[in-house]
Amino acid sequence: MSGAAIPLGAALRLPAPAKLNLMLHILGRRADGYHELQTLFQFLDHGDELGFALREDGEIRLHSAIPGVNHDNNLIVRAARQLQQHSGCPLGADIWLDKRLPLGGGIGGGSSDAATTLLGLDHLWQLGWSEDRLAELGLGLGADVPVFVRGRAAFAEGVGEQLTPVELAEPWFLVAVPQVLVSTAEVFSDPELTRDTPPIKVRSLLEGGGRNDCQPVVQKRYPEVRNALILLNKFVPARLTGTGACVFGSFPNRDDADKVARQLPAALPSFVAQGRNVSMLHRKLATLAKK
Ligand SMILES: C[C@@](CO)(OP(=O)(O)O)[C@H](O)COP(=O)(O)OP(=O)(O)OC[C@H]1O[C@@H](n2ccc(N)nc2=O)[C@H](O)[C@@H]1O
Ligand SMILES: Nc1ncnc2c1ncn2[C@@H]1O[C@H](COP(=O)(O)OP(=O)(O)O)[C@@H](O)[C@H]1O
Repeated sequence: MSGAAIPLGAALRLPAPAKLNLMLHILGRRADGYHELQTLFQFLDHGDELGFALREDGEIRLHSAIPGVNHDNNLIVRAARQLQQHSGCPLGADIWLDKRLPLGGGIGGGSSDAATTLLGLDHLWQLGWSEDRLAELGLGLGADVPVFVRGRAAFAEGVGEQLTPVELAEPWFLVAVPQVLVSTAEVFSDPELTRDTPPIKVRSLLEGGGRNDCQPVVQKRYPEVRNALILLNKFVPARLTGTGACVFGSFPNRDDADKVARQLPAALPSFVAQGRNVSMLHRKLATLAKK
C-alpha cells in the first residue's frame, strides 16, 4: 500500500490486530439475507498500526490511502465520523495507517482498523464511552467490528455480535495469503453453501472439532485458495479463516511454524504469528490507562 509511515507528531499509536476464525459454522439464513453463524475468534499478535492526532476544526483526515478504497469509504473514516456524529464531539482527527494486513483476507483488517479507530478516538476525545456502546456502534460498520472492540477471544453467534469470551490455547499460526481477493457477499450468495449445520455448545467446541462451512465453496471458486490448502496440508492440517482468502495451520512453537513457512513457494506469501486471547490493542490501551 502507499501509506505514509506514522509521523512522530501522532499523539497516539495503536495496533489493529488480525483475527482468525478457528471454525465457522453456518446455521441458517435470516429474513434480511444475513446468515446465522457460530464461529470462534482468536486474535493474532500481527496487524496494522494506526496513528492519531487531535484536530480542533472537527475534520477527519486519513493521510494513508489504500488502493481501491476511497477516503470516505475507508472503514477508518466511516468509524471516526460515526463516533463524531453519535457523540456530538466537535473535535476532529488526523489519522495515519500502516497497512500490513491483506485486504479481503478473512483476517479482519478493515474491521480491526474500524475498532481501533473507535477506541482510539474515544481515548483522544476523552468521551468515556462504554465498551457496550462502542461495540453497538461498531456492529453498524461490520459484523466483525464488535469482537475487535471487546478484544477478548470469543465464541460468536448471531451474525457475530453475540459474544461469549473463551480461554483458548495460544499456539503459533502460519497464515498463508493466496494472492486473490475473496468477496464475502459472493460466498454467502453461493447456492451450494452449507446453511444447515446444527448448533453446537461452546463446551463441545472447546473439546476440539468444528470446521469452516465456507471452505468448500471458496476452494471451488478460487483455485489460488485451493492450491494454498493443498500446499499447507502437506505439513499441517490447514483451514480457511472467515470467507478467505487466507488459510492457516497451528504449531506448538514459532520455530516449527517458521520452518514450514520457509518451504512454501514464493508465489504464496505467508506470515507467522501467535494466537492471543487478549488483543494487542487492549494490552496497549491498558498501559495508557495506568499512566
Ligand atoms: C463471515 C465473516 C467471519 O469473520 O467473514 P470475513 O469477512 O471475516 O471473511 C464475517 O463475519 C463477515 O463480516 P463482514 O466482512 O463484516 O461482512 P459484511 O461486510 O457485513 O457482509 C458482506 C456481505 O456478506 C453477506 N453476509 C455477511 C455476514 C453474514 N453473517 N451473513 C451474510 O450473509 C451479506 O450478503 C453481506 O452483504
Ligand atoms: N481500512 C480498511 N482496511 C481494509 N479494507 C478496507 C478498509 N476500509 C474499507 N475496506 C474495504 O473492506 C474490504 C474487506 O476488508 P478486510 O477487512 O480486509 O477483509 P476481510 O473482512 O475479508 O478480512 C476490503 O476489500 C476493502 O474494500
